[in-house]
Amino acid sequence: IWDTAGQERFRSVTHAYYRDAQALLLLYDITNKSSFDNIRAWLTEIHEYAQRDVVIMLLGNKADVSSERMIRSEDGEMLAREYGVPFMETSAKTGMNVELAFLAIAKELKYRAGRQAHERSFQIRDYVESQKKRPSCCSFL
Ligand SMILES: Nc1nc2c(ncn2[C@@H]2O[C@H](COP(=O)(O)OP(=O)(O)OP(=O)(O)O)[C@@H](O)[C@H]2O)c(=O)[nH]1
Repeated sequence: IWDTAGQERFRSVTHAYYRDAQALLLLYDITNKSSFDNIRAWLTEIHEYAQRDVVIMLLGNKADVSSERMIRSEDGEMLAREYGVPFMETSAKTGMNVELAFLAIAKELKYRAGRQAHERSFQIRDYVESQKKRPSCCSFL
């Protein structure tokens, strides 16, 4: 697992990190609009440099900081739908959906590696939708 630098000025270096990656987690910060706006640029770039069949997941992180939220969950969902990628909000602080993000990707890659003709297909987006937790607006963490 590589954690690449998100800033624009490192962009030329990051290609080398994800060029051969099997999966990419794209994170934005729900309290920072520019991080959300940057996701489109990342998706365009990934399209150009990453493996054609790379598994992509969009994550809206810092879901625990509801008081400073700038990006609605629905906006993340809409962007994810537009690009056909699974989406959920996460919190590195509370751990919400963190394990699920990695588990869903692992399941997708495992499914692809061992796919048999008769096997029922695994749909990562359906799996994520059925398993993900949604941040509650008013609970104290
Ligand atoms: N409350 C809260 N803070 C977080 C969360 N995730 C990260 N942070 C904080 O946000 C700040 C930035 O986190 P980083 O992990 O350095 O962010 P990054 O995007 O990897 O930054 P670069 O390495 O510069 O690309 C740190 O102070 C973290 O403690 C989260 O889910 N909730």
